[in-house]
Amino acid sequence: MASKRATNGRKSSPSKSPGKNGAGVKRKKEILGVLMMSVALLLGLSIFSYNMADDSVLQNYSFTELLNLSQTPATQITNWLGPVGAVISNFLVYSLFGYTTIVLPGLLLKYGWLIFRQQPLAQFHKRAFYLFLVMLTISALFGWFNELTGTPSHAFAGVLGINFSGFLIALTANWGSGIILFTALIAVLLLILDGDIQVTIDRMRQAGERLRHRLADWKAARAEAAAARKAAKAEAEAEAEEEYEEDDFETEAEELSGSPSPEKKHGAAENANRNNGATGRAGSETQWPTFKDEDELAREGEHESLSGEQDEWFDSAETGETPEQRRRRIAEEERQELISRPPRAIIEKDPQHGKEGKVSAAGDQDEAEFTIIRGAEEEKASDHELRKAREEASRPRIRYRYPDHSLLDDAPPRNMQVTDEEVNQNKQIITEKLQLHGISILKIEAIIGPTVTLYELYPAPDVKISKIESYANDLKMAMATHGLRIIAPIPGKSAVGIEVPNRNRETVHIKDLIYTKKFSETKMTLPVAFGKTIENEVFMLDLTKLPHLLMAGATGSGKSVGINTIITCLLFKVHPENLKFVLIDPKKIELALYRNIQNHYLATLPDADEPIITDTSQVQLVLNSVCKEMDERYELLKMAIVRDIKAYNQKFADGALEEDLGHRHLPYIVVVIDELADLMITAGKGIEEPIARLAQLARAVGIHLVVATQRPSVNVITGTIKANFPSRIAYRVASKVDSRTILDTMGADQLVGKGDMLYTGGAGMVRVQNAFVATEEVERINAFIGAQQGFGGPFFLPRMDDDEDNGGGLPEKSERDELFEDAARVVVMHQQGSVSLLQRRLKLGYNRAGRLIDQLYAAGIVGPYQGSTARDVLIPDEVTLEQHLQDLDS
Ligand SMILES: Nc1ncnc2c1ncn2[C@@H]1O[C@H](COP(=O)(O)OP(=O)(O)OP(=O)(O)O)[C@@H](O)[C@H]1O
Repeated sequence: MASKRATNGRKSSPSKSPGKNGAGVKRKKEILGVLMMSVALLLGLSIFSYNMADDSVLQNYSFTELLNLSQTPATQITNWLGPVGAVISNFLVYSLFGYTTIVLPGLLLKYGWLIFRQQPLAQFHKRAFYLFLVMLTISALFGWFNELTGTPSHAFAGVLGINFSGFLIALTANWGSGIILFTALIAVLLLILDGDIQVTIDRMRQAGERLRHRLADWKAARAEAAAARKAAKAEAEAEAEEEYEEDDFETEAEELSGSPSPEKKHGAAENANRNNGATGRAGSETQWPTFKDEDELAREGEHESLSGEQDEWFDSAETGETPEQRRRRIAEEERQELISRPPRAIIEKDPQHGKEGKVSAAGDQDEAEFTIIRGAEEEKASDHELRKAREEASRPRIRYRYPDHSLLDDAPPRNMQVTDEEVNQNKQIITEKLQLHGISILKIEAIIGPTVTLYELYPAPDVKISKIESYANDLKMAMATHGLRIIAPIPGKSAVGIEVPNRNRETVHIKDLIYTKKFSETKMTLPVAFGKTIENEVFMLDLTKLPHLLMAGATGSGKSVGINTIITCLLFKVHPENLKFVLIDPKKIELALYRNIQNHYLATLPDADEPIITDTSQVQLVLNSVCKEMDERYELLKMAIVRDIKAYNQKFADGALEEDLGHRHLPYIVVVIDELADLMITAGKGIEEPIARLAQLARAVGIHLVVATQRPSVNVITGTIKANFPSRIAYRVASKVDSRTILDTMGADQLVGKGDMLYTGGAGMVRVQNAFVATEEVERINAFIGAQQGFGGPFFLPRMDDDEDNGGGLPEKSERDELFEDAARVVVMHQQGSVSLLQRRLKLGYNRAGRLIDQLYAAGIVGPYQGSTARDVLIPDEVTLEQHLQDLDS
């Protein structure tokens, strides 16, 4: 049987590099790397210890003389590397660019390191070039200074630096050349910092912004502290004044009543006590009596009323009005305030201050307390922040630029789509209807989302929630709107939720999700920002955690846009080295746009005509091939003794796994099926089985499924499929039955379409407005990626041999692998039909061992494929095997 396994697209495939040869090249590279680093170190040392005095010694003596010269101070070479070092540094420092020539050994060191670590060199070329320019401009600047001051110093500028600056000065005079050199230096340094001058400008702007904010914060804090000090001082003064006034008033009151105030009397008594000394008893006789007679009480009343008027009198003295006038003025002000206050104070949530920005306004005494909540906008992020948080490929084989914000359309400014009037009206209808049935509601909270507004009703303690639910239809009629959904009770709350579609819906644009801090800073492996929740929060999930997704919705409900949202999010966040899509599109047009990125992100069968699978007859083959990829990955994980793809890739990146044994970097694979119904009808079990197998097992090896259908009926979403897809999205469906098929409950039939969706991850449900990504945006992103270098072809899934499906025959003896019989003996001896066993025992690569197992299967020596467990061995012992092999040949 000829080799049919695919190797294209898997650059690390071992089949092309027989063990020793591969190891030889690797060793040679390591030796070359070490050599380069040592030379760099020597050059660096000679430059570092360069001494101009050595130059004159070199000029006076020939090199052989130097070696035999007696070492007097006048003839002594001070370079750390002796005469050789002096000659080298004389050339590098004096004749070239002065001390800045140190850049050259630096570059040599870096290249040596890259070669030693077997990493691609191309990535470093640009930076090396910039560093070279830095060296040139700095040495020319030294030359320029030297020319200006007339004291040439070759140690700093070198002959070339001085000549270059001299040439520039001759062309543009002193100032012109100075400006040119300084500008060139700044530009090159900026380029080195970020490799992209725009990024540097962004970064500087952000730094400026941060500085400005800090300054403003500091100023505000200072002003606040000053105000607090002032207020404290004013308070202290006011207190002192009050005490003084009280004293004055008490004197006045005393004069009026003809007797001292209690405190004064008490003070007097104390004084008397102190004065009387030992004659305490006499003192005690003068103490204030405990009980007061009626006259005294009357006088105290007078005192209080005087004291109340006293404040007014002081205020009125300031404003120049009588106490009566002042009282009237205050009453009028309060009345005006009441009249002009809006019935419901509504403030939009302030993004600076957390998620809850609600303001409640109390209604009339007998009305329920009413609060309107508008979700705050998520904090925005820039391209730069998105770039910073991306996990780059550990050993990228291609140069790649991620798509940026210019490829996405700006969302129009967010104006208030839902007015307070609309919310108040709806609330009025709901409360009136419930009041008619004698249901009293204590509190209502209206949370305004992009598509619907959720009214959370908190009924009085004696009202049963089921009672409200029973009036659901009444409410629907009263609201006269389609898409009203009642949640009774809201999980975790003693409230009933009523979702009412907004008159004007808000489109959630994908740019508003991707360029948020939440998305850009996420540490999720395959993050997907689906859309926004009712609270205006970005609804984001990690595809690796789902781990597979089932999407259903009637035609036109937004499934294809939903799939584009998923793919777009991943394209903005994950490097093509780490992610591949298998796109299955029986509708033939929905996913065609992604053809452009086939060399970057698509995975397909090696001999497929099209990178996107549209032919239903091919789908089964592709899914089986993905299953085979899954099994191969399990073998690799087993060999590497790791549990999941993340640990495996890490181990591979650390160089702990031999490529010669078939180990390779494993990208995540996302299989997208846009329309399952057609496939299930044409292929039934043939499709259901691989889907179910992948859904059950593929998570750990980084394969995830996204399956969509517009026909959520039980013969499409079968029990087997449903059981293996706990994460499901329902867009608007035609009937309650369809809703139950996808969500196990009603609700999806009440959605309003155009991306309005319900997500369930097994427990609970979230209503989300799916983000909108226009076809033009998808086109732009694909064109941008497609124009880049790429991998030279799609990632190839393992080829499915025809005979693998139909149990085809064993190739002729001459066509069999020469190790066929050895392999047979190994598996029979160990009674274990596994690829990794052959790899270990026969020192083979993965592909060859895999082919051998296929041939052993065709020869009836091992049993069929059993997923992650080894194949059964059908021959019990070696004697029987020898007989079997003879029979095969005859
Ligand atoms: N998230 C969304 N925001 C705004 N409009 C949307 C959204 N999703 C879909 N739409 C609108 O609905 C239309 C139909 O969407 P889409 O093509 O995704 O539906 P579908 O469910 O894939 O339909 P079909 O199954 O027939 O292909 C889109 O052209 C768009 O105008």
